Amino acid sequence: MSVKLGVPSKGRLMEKTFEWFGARGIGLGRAGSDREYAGFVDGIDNVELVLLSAGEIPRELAAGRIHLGVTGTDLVREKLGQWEHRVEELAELGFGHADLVLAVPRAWVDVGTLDDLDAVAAAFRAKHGFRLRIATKYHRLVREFLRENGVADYQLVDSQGATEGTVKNETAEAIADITSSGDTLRANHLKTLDDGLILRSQATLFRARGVDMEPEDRTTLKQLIAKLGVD
Ligand SMILES: Nc1ncnc2c1ncn2[C@@H]1O[C@H](COP(=O)(O)OP(=O)(O)OP(=O)(O)O)[C@@H](O)[C@H]1O
Ligand SMILES: O=P(O)(O)OC[C@H]1O[C@H](OP(=O)(O)OP(=O)(O)O)[C@H](O)[C@@H]1O
Repeated sequence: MSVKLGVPSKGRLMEKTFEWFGARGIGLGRAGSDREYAGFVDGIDNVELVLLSAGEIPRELAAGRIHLGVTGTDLVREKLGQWEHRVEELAELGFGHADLVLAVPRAWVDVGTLDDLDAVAAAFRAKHGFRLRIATKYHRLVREFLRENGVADYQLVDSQGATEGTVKNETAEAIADITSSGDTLRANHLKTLDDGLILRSQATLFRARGVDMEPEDRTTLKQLIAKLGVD
C-alpha cells in the first residue's frame, strides 16, 4: 500500500500547493501530458499523489480514500457535516484566500445589514407570494449562517457557477458566493452586506481521521508530516 495525498488537479491551487510542498523538500508534479491526471512525488517513498477536483477532496478524505488532502476550508465545512470529527486541520497554507459573503443588488440602498435583509425578505414574500431567493452552491454554510442570524424568510436556489449572474438573470434576488478581489461582485452590481461575511477561507492541509492503515503506511505518514513541519 501507500500513503495517498490528494491535491487539486488544476489552476492556482495546484501550482501553489506544489510550491508549498517543494519548499519543504517534497517535490510534487504532474506526470505525462497536460491532460493526463497522473502525478509524482519526490523526496519520500511510498507516497502517491492523487489529483482531484478541489470540491471532491473533502469527500475522499472522509471516506479514507486519501490520507492527506489540500483544499479550501470553505469546501470542507460545506461538504462535511461535523467536519471536525472526520478530518483534522494540519496547516493553513497561506494562499487561496477567499471570503464567502452574502451580497444583494447595489441598487437596494436601504439594505445594508442582515436585519435589513430580514425586513425586505418578509415584505418580499407578502408582495410576491414566494420567498426571496438566494443563489449559492454553499447550502449548508448559508443555512447555518442565516439561522444563527435570525433570517428565515428566504429560499436557496442552487447555483454551481456564475452565481453573481443570477440576479441579473432574475433567477435570484441575492447571492452567497466566494469573493477575493471583489471584482466579480462589482461587475455584477452587487454589494456585500456589512455583516454578511459567512466564512474566511484559505487552502489548508487536512488529515483524514479514523482511517485503518497498515503499520508501514502509518510510519510513512508520520515521516511525511514531520518533514512538512506540521506535526
Ligand atoms: N477568486 C478566488 N480567489 C481565491 N480563491 C478562490 C477563488 N475562487 C475560489 N477560490 C477557492 O478555491 C477553491 C476551489 O474552488 P472551486 O470549488 O471553485 O474549484 P474549481 O477551481 O472550480 O475546481 P473544480 O471545478 O475542479 O472543483 C475553494 O476553496 C475556493 O474558496
Ligand atoms: O472577487 P473576485 O476576485 O472577482 O473572485 C470571485 C470569483 O472567483 C470565483 O469564480 P471562479 O473564477 O473560480 O469560477 P466559478 O464561478 O466557476 O467558481 C468565485 O466563484 C467568484 O465568481
